[in-house]
Amino acid sequence: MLKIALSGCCGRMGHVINDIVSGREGMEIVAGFDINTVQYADFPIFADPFEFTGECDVIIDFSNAASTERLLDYCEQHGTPVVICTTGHSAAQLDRIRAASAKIAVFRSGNMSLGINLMSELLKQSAAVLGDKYDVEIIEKHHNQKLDAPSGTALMLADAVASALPYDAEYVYDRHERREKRPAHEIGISAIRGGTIVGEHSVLFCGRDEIIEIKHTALSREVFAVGAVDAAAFMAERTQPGMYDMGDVIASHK
Ligand SMILES: NC(=O)C1=CN([C@@H]2O[C@H](COP(=O)(O)OP(=O)(O)OC[C@H]3O[C@@H](n4cnc5c(N)ncnc54)[C@H](OP(=O)(O)O)[C@@H]3O)[C@@H](O)[C@H]2O)C=CC1
Ligand SMILES: O=C(O)C1=N[C@H](C(=O)O)C[C@H](O)C1
Repeated sequence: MLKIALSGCCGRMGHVINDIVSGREGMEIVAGFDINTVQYADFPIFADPFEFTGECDVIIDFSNAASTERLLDYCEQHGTPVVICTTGHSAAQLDRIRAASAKIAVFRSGNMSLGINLMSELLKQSAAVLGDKYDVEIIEKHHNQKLDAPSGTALMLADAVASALPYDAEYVYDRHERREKRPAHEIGISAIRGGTIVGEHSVLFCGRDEIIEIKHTALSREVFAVGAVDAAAFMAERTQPGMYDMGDVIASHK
C-alpha cells in the first residue's frame, strides 16, 4: 500500500486529491498537513509536518509557497520524496528546493496536466522556428481566489519558449508605465483573474499579418490531481536524490 501525506489537504486541490486517491486501489492518504486543521476525512491533519510521527512513502504538496521550507526540512530529515505542485515561489525558495534535491528526490512542476506538458514541447518546436521573427505573448486566466500571478504554468511555458529562442528573452509582466514600442527580445506575460476559471493558458506567436496561438484549457481540477497522484506513485520509487518533472513521469509510462 502506497502511503501518501498531503500538504494543503484542506484546500481546493487537497480535496480533489483526496477524491482521486480514495478511488484508486493500492494507495491511501495517511496524513494531511494544513494551517486549517479541519478534520474532513479519515486521515489525521497536522498544522506542522513534524507533528506527524507515522510513516509515509511520498508527500504531495498543493499548499502555499510559505510552507515549502518547513516541508523540505521534514522530507530531508525523513528521506521522503516530495511532489511539489505549489506555485508562487520566490527565487530564494526555488534555491531551497534545488538544494533539497541534492539530498532527496524532489519533483516540481507548475502544472500537472498531460496537456500542458505536451504544450511545452510544442512551444519549444514553435519557438525554434518562429522565435526570431515573431513576438511571443502569454495570457493566463484563473479564478479570483488565486494568490500568485503570473501562474506557475505561465512561467513554465515562458521558460519552454525561452529555452528555444536565439536570444536571452526578458519577461515583461506590466507595460502600463512604459511609453515605447515593444522590443523584440521580450516575452509578455499577462494575468487575468475572475470568477471560477480553473486555468487557461494561451501562447501567441504574433508575426506580420499572422498569429499562431497554442492554447490549453483545464476544465476541472481533476487533470492536475490525476497527474499529481501519478507523479507520487513514480516518486515513491525514486531512491536517488535529484530533480524530477512531468517529463520523467511521462517517459516512465512509455
Ligand atoms: N502544479 C499544478 O498543476 C497546480 C498547482 N496549484 C497550486 O497549488 C497551490 C494550492 O492551490 P489550491 O488548492 O487552489 O489553493 P487553496 O488555497 O485552496 O489550498 C491551499 C491550502 O493550504 C493552506 N495553507 C496556506 N498557507 C499554508 C501554510 N503556510 N502551511 C500550510 N498550509 C497552508 C490553505 O489554507 P488557507 O485557505 O487558510 O490559506 C489551504 O487550505 C497553489 O500554489 C496553486 O497555484 C493548483 C492547481 C494545479
Ligand atoms: O492556482 C491554480 O488554480 C492553478 N495553479 C497552477 C499555476 O499557477 O499555474 C496550475 C493551474 O493553472 C491552476
